Amino acid sequence: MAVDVTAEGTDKLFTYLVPRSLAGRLTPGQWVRVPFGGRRLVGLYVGPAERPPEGVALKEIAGLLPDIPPIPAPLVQLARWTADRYLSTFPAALRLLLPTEARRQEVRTLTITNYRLNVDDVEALVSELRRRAPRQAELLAYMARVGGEAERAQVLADLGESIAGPIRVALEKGWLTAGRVARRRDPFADEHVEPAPPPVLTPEQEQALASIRQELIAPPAFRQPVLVHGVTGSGKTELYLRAIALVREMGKNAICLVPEISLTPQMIQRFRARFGGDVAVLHSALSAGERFDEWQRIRRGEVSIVVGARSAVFAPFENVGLIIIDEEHEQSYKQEAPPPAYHAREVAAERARLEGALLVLGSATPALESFHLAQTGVYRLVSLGHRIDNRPLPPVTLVDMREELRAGNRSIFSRALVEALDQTLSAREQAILFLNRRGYNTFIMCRSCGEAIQCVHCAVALTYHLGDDHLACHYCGYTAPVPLVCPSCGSDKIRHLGAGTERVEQELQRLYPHVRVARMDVDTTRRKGAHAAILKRFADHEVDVLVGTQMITKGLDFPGVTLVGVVLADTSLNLPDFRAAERTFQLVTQVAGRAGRGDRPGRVIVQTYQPDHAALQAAAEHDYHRFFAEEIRFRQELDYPPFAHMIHLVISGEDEAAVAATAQNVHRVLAEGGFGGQILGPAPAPLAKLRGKYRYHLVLKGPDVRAMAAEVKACFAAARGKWRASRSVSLSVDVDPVSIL
Ligand SMILES: Nc1ncnc2c1ncn2[C@@H]1O[C@H](COP(=O)(O)OP(=O)(O)OP(=O)(O)O)[C@@H](O)[C@H]1O
Ligand SMILES: [Zn+2]
Ligand SMILES: [Zn+2]
Repeated sequence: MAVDVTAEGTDKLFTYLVPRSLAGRLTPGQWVRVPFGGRRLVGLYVGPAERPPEGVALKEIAGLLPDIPPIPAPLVQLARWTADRYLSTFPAALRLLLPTEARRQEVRTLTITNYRLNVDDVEALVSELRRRAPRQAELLAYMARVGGEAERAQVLADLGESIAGPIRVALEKGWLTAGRVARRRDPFADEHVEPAPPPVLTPEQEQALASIRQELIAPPAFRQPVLVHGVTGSGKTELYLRAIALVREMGKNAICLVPEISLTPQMIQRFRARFGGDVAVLHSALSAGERFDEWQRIRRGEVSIVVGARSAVFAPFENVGLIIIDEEHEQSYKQEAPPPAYHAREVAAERARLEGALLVLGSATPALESFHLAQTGVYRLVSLGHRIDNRPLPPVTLVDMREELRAGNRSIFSRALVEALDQTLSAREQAILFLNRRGYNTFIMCRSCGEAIQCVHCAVALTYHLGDDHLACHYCGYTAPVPLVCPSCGSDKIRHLGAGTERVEQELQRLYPHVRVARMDVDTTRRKGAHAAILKRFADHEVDVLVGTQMITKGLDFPGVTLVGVVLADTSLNLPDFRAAERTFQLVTQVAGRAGRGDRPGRVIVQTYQPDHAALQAAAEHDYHRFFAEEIRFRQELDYPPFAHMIHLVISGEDEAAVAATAQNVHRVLAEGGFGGQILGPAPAPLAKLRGKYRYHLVLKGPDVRAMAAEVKACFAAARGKWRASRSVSLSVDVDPVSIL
């Protein structure tokens, strides 16, 4: 059975006969050439067919592609598991094994095409072409700008796929020449990293490492995954580096997953300083070509360590000995789209099982699911209870913003926070201000009718952005000018309410005109490299206060920071989602952990309208155990994860009646089809309209997720597509969702 993974549209596997010449020579993961509709295509052999199709004349596999190294067979198995577990098709899961670039380059052309500019006077030619052939002019100007040489993939990525035509013309005219790339694109080419000798471990780190070593050398059947619960600044990263050194000595490879956003130059440098060129890095800020090269280095065995974001769990290693997941509680380990909507933690556990590797999870605020597994003896729990050098965790003050209002303070900063800022700034120390909302105002409301101004495509309030003076939807990107009168009732009594990071930055600058403020959120980091540049300025103390969204909460290790302020902790607390308390606890604990990591002690001020909330109180005490004890009771009472698994079904479409009818049909398909778990809904989803589409949802609950997934699949297969009230309605399936909005 073979599949052409280049065809994005096909979600089918195709069956071929194995010719006698190949009998016994095919292993899953091998590349083959197959006849397909009069053409020859490259396909991936995934294994023998379960049921050969009947009544079709099968064609034979034409041959092997011995020059392309195969995909390791366990990864093909992992893809199959992922498809079953997350209710996607097998081909969709197979695509996770190959970076886009590999599919394009390797499968179609097997080479990397490179273009070189071959024009003496580019400026003259560009201005001559500008009128007549603007895209041609754009292409040549681009080539000149990037230094006369670029890869095809990069040109297409930067100028759009439609530039392929102008490229062809330029090649014909001789303005461009094509060639192959010989050297690898090294994302670190202009960075020199000094090798750094490892520090002497603290006794706690020693003990933790000893536990990891025990598990590494245990026979696979007795090997227990390790959960490292280490407070912020306790040296978890150092522990990972040591564990990686151990597996390397054993001659095996290691994968270390970190959240995309904490894959900072600072983090990468720590790995490079320890392991030099033996590290490959996979993350989305790399160009397509760079990512392809890193992927190739991994597959050819030129490195033994990969540091990467979520998708690096599918890194094409053979012989994996260790998979580490840093900040394992992070939501970004869950893929949202396209399907399969997998969770890297679960996939890593399965990969570790398949390959006999050790799984190590680390966090200061473990996911409830993970800590529960440690408590029930599935995971081995390792604790780092102290910061390096016994630095104290910063004291946290909860400030009641209702009191501030009563005392006549209408500012977004409490008196306590202003006082702390005064002290920090006059001592020339640094501060971080966190608010999980970007923009200037979070919504605009009419005082006459009470309506908030909403996006025309989504059931979501629009946010005011001062920078470009407009309203924006944070879900679909719709923008609109600020209306002078209420669109509902025509009143001109329009009020701006709620603060976002832009407003925090402005108020801060008004209060302290000479203080250097930088803001880090989606709006200021769109440009490649912007994120790293802001962090560098902060590290070099060219910035006194860093204002930001959750981008600034994790992994940052800046010894100069002595004050952390949470401008409003309530934003995540009020979401209609059962994980709201957990998320708030994690955010506040993590951001608080950025204070006092150097010689000088830190402190944290958390502003809130709900100072009595249990999650905030536990965060203020840095007390994970207290938070866990309370939250796990709530989860058990309501039968939420980790006591049950969920499958979230969202039905969406532009015609609300069709959406509602389909949701009813889906309910019937499951109820009458013998689905064994609980079925909640259908009901309009909390985000009832998104990008012009109405959304209804159902939540399925049950103890055994594999059984639930199999039942759902069987129910839908039996219904043969008859549940859809209209072809324009679509269904998305999310197994073990991280959010049910
Ligand atoms: N044994 C050690 N001796 C001296 N310094 C150490 C040691 N271990 C780690 N450090 C340093 O202590 C600081 C904090 O360590 P690290 O960043 O690994 O902590 P962490 O637990 O990963 O933190 P967080 O979860 O808050 O990101 C770093 O600057 C690191 O270089
Ligand atoms: Zn109104
Ligand atoms: Zn919108």
